[in-house]
Amino acid sequence: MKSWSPNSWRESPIVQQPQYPDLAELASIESQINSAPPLVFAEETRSLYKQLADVCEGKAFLLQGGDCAESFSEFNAAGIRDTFKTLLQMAVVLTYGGKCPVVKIARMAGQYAKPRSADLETVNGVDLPSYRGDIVNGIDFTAQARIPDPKRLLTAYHQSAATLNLLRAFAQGGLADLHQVNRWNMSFVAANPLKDKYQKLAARIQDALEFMEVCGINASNAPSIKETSLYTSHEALLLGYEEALTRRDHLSGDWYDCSAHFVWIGERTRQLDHAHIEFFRGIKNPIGVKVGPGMDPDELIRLIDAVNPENIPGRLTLITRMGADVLADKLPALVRKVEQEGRKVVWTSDPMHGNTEKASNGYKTRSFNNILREISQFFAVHNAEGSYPGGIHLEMTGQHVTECTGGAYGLSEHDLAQRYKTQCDPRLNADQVLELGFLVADLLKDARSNR
Ligand SMILES: O=C[C@H](O)[C@H](O)COP(=O)(O)O
Ligand SMILES: C=C(OP(=O)(O)O)C(=O)O
Repeated sequence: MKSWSPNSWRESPIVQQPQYPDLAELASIESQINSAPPLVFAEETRSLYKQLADVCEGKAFLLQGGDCAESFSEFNAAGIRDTFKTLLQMAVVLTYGGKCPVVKIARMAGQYAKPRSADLETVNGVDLPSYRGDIVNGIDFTAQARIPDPKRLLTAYHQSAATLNLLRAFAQGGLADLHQVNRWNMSFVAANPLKDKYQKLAARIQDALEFMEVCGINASNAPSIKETSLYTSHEALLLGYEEALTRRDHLSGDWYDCSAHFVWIGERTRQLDHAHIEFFRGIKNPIGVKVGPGMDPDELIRLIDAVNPENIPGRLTLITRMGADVLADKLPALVRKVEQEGRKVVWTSDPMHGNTEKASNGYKTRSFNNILREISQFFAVHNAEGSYPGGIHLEMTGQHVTECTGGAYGLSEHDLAQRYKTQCDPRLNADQVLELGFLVADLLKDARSNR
């Protein structure tokens, strides 16, 4: 096996990278980021590793969610807070309903780079390079905006640092206190058809807390009552940026990609002989790989062995994104092979990326029904194969956007224009997330009792 270093990926083929016009400027900015402080510490990452090992063993459930792509213009405290609260709210519903600890990973504080299906975007007969996320180029449809600009790497780094700072404050500073459950997103819940169900759950949690208090269990001897751990993640697409934030941990001597606690390889960049696999094999973070319907069982084993040769539980999360119509056909063979070969992985479902469609009025959308169908089938396949459906991975926001159709409000294609704000792909809104939370909690409870 050839030796690894943070820049050994540079010798392998790579796809989905921006074509920067000024490579000297790119190198200078990568070197500035390399001298800047890391965004996360290795020790935090190790603690996530242990929690994912619990998921791998069926003792916990993983909830990963957040923006399709964070943006520079929509960067504000309210947006971060609302997505944080929406994630937390879903986590509480899953914990209570599914009777299972929930590990929370946000697609935040670094989720800026987007792989694209096509290099060019055509509008009214004009072709321009595709938008690839704010870390690369601008979303405006002008030739100037679409030129990749390395200065955007610095903006993304600073914005990730500020986002992470606020998330840590929210997680540890009182906002995550379980006594506040009935106040999280109350303005959203007030008009939600599931309001009564949520309020009943909040009242039951309140009762449980009061009972525990009487028994002498409170926030001072059980800190998880008033604070939580929320980890960050993104698709590590721009390897120059990831390399710049990859640091050797003084305690263990290991290399960690300190741009986030958890990083994943996208469906379009997971080729075995390519740069992303090479980079990921050397970092010690817990990592994910997207697995679409084109994956072959033998190829999957080779991929697992490339990035987790020691078969350590918690190291590798396979994020399946098949599409509601094909999952039942494609997933069983993959699960069976991995189980037969004894590979330790966390299986999660991304029910978003295989279910993107174009509405008749041109909007890119996803239907709540298809999202739910893919998750239900994901649980059914794992129940049938005797493996553990370990989590879900969502594109979602705490805002009242209208990007995915369906859900309790019955959003139709015609409603999409009202508040369609995503930078790239359609996200579930806060109401749809809460609704999905209750439905997945039931699936999780059944899956756990079957085991
Ligand atoms: O979020 C994932 C991808 O970047 C996205 O689905 C690609 O979208 P496209 O097919 O419009 O390029
Ligand atoms: C690009 C993404 O997904 P995929 O690689 O599965 O298409 C994503 O999750 O943002």
